[in-house]
Amino acid sequence: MPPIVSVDSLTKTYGSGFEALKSVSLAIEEGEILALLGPNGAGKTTLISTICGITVPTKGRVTVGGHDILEDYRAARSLIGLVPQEINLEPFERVIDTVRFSRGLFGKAPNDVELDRILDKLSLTDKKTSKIMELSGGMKRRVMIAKALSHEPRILFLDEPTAGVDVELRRDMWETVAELKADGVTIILTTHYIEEAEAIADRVGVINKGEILLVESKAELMAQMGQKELKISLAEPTEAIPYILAEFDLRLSDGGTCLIYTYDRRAERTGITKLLSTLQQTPLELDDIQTQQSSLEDIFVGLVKEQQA
Ligand SMILES: Nc1ncnc2c1ncn2[C@@H]1O[C@H](COP(=O)(O)OP(=O)(O)OP(=O)(O)O)[C@@H](O)[C@H]1O
Repeated sequence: MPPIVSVDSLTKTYGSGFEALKSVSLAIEEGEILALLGPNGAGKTTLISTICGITVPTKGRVTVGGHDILEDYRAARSLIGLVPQEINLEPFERVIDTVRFSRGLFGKAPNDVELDRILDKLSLTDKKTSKIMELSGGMKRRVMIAKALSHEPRILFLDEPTAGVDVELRRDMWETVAELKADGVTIILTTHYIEEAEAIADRVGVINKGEILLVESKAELMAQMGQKELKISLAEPTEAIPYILAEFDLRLSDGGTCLIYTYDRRAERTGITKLLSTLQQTPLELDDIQTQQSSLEDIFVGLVKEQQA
């Protein structure tokens, strides 16, 4: 199946001369949840705005459902729901009215049955006729999603859906996103919370300084995270790893004073017991042992650092 969103060599240089996107290419598959992870100013919002046709690219092309976002804007945009970072609701308006209004903007015929379904999905049924000013922050965020879904788009963009939100509301939002995915909606969200990407994404894209550094399935990243290291400090430095230890995945570091053993933490047998008992048969004397785990955070920080170097 062709990707539902295809971004090809997208460059955005703002009027100030600042290059916010540098030849970004990305294919988004129908039905997936893609998290775009990046620090402040990485270009996440610029990327989303360009895909949604709000920001005009300097170079490159975006198609949504096969429609060019510039040449065939209406067809492309009708497939997209966008929840911006800032909540911009009218305090005196009622929930149902603002959602109806959003649907109308897309030229869709009124359909309160569909809107009721959306409100129900977002646990807003009992707030249907409430004024926006009477809602909590979390409810307002859900109204923003209801508005974005009102014209029945196939793709939903969420720009920092949980920025500044407490842990409980964040989990609520994750559940909502999972339910929307189950409904068949393709979801692209931006975040700088690594745990958010870990919790809900099928794929994670890391973006920094206008460049996509990596797009990988979460399972693949988790497999990398599954690697754990055992750091064995030696009392005396050694020049080489004794032959008897050849069967273990070991490397020497810190000028020969440290042996690093890499193993899969999910494996039934990590081999640590055997390694330590084999170690006793060598002249090496053990001083200290530590374990450390590579996390998505390490991978992310490592990538961003590498780019800065
Ligand atoms: N209209 C504009 N004119 C000039 N520069 C801009 C404009 N909009 C954004 N930028 C710059 O482009 C860069 C990327 O901004 P963008 O908002 O896309 O980042 P972001 O990854 O979404 O950041 P955040 O996580 O802080 O929202 C920033 O350096 C920003 O200052």
